[in-house]
Amino acid sequence: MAQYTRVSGSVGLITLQSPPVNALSAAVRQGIVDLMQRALSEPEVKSVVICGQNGIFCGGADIKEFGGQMSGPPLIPMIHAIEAASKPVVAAIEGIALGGGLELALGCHYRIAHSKARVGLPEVTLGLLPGAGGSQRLPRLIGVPAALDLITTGRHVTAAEALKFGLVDQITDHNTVNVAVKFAQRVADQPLDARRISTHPCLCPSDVAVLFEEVMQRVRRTARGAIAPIACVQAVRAAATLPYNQGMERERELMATLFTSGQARALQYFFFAQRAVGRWSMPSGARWDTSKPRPVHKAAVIGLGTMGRGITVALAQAGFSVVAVETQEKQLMEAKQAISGMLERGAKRRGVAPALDKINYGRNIQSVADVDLVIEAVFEDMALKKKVFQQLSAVCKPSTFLCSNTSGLDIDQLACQTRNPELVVGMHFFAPAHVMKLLEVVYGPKSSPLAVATAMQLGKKIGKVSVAVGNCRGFVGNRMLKPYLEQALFLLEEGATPEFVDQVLEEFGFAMGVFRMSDLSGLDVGWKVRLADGLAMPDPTMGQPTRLRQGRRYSPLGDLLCEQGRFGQKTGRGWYQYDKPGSQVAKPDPWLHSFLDEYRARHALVAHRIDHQEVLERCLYSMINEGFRILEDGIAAGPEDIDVIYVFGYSWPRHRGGPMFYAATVGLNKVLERLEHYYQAHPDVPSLQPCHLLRKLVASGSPPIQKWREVIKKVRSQL
Ligand SMILES: CC/C=C\CC(=O)SCCNC(=O)CCNC(=O)[C@H](O)C(C)(C)COP(=O)(O)OP(=O)(O)OC[C@H]1O[C@@H](n2cnc3c(N)ncnc32)[C@H](O)[C@@H]1OP(=O)(O)O
Repeated sequence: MAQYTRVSGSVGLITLQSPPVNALSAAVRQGIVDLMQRALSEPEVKSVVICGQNGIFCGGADIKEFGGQMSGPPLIPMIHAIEAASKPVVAAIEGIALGGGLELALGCHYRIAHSKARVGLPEVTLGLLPGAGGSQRLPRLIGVPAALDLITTGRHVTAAEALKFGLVDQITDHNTVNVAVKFAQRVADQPLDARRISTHPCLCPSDVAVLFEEVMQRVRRTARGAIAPIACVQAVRAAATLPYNQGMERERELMATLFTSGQARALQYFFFAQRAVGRWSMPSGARWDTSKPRPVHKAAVIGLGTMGRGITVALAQAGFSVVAVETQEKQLMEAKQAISGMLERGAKRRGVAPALDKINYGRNIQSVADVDLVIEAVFEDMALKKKVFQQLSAVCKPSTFLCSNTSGLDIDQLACQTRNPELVVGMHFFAPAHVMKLLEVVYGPKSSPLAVATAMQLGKKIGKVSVAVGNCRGFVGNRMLKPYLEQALFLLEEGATPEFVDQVLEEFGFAMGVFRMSDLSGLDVGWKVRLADGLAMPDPTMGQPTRLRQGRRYSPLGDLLCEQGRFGQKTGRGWYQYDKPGSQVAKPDPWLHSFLDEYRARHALVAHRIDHQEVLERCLYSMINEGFRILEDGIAAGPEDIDVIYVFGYSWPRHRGGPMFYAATVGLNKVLERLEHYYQAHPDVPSLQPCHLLRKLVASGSPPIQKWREVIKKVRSQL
């Protein structure tokens, strides 16, 4: 909807009204079309201002409409009509002007923005391009290089930056609508021809062909298979090389391909999934909207290894006072230096002062006595963590929330060490903790909704996407990673190479294949866990076959590499070889190939040709199957939670929506059929056995992912 008022006698004010972000729904578009006609037909009206209600100009096209039949007046002719209007039209931009919202503003003759407003063309993040003339008008207004940057990244820019680009004509700290109305009165009689951006020549640098070549190469390299960024470059190239009308035609063609693509569907699903995880619920019935968080003013981090340092930086950068504790003097000195460096580099990048004074360092756990929340980040060792929790419980105020950054240990066992187990939750950060967006907030059987709500809110305040998950070994992310890693090792035993497995996964869109990723994180990390679990190094006198442990198939390949001191990048050798320890350039290692040959010979394994499809299906479907088990067990509330965890924590390609959305795209019956096939071939691998929920969903006719929760509820109630 849109509202019309006449202000100051001669200005027609059109206010977009569609909460929460004044998206351009069919009703809003109809309103703009009708009200523009009215303003143009009223002789007293000399100029027009377009604004949005509640301090928000416009969040762009209504994304919810994309899935269905589009109705109402289309955007392109609506914006053309504004640009062609005989009276000056001024956009009064408060809050945001994004996507179609900015394209609408680009159709206006003038743009006035509040100093706190942000503008951008984020369509690429939804698998689209600015298809309402944005790809043609923006380069004409701000030049090709800046337009390419904004359109291919989708980044939002501040009003100050927009002014520098020439994207807006004026910024103000005052009431934007009032300023725009006065401005509209001033320009009422000015000629409009030069203000119609579509008539401008495109602003191209002299080496524009080279620029496009370079940008296209960079975009192809970083897109990881996403098609929208490439189409964005093609659309801007059309603006630079074709007359406006032909450029618009090219924009339309490119948009038509993107609009119906699976990638756009995946990215739009993901947009809503990110928002859905904020509406968390627990099996007890506690929910985001009925559980109030308690404010946290002062926090503490215990243990300043890699994770503890990153968490400290994340907290300090967000303005929290932090007590950072490390009991070893040498470690503490190193950590202090590293944290200061991280804060200084971050502050320089963001053009602010480093938050060094937010942190108080200490060696004594007593120094956390008065904090509101503690995040323990000591080694991943249950005995050590239990001790720390006992100490914290004795030292801290009774109301202090005690959180663990464990990546998979039992939160309940930690809670049991404390006086107030209801205040204990997991806060599982991902390395590097000050950069990675994901936070798993883990509730145990005793965790209170208050503790979950507080941890979720803290996560949001430090810029994380927080997902509430239940307590089980590995929680959601690492639990699903286990079968994925396991399949990758089995594929090596059966004849594949690390290079081939990684190539297939990287072609799928992962930033790194499983073996390159293991080399980066360090093979010793998982080895230590397997040793603690009694999986690595079986006692040969027990007569346990090497490739069978605890009743199931086991590959000791990773353990054997660790026994040789091959821990990955840090030792210069792992699944690949590196020029020197710490180097990041992975090269195939002939030693490893011979090692695999010898290993196969020792275990009488005959290498067979493994194709692309088998690698992908076994790695991904075993992981997806575990995802269904997690839903069945109630560890994740819905498929969106799993997908958000995988995209933000495990570099799952966003344009594929996440593992559960991918399963829906492939077809659940196909996933089931392939798992059955592989399980038949490998009956000693339980992770390949299709789980009950997957079977149930297929039996229910494979409903769309948005309906899975109904089936999940039934399955859970039957258990
Ligand atoms: C021919 C095609 C022409 C044009 C194409 C387009 O315009 S595509 C759309 C381009 N616009 C965007 O990508 C903006 C998307 N929105 C955002 O980035 C953020 O929502 C925004 C506007 C910065 C606000 O962020 P904030 O953190 O304040 O709120 P939140 O993200 O939780 O959003 C609040 C609710 O608004 C819903 N919403 C936001 N934008 C849209 C939209 N464009 N269409 C429909 N709905 C939108 C969002 O889903 C939230 O609702 P909820 O019920 O909580 O899911």
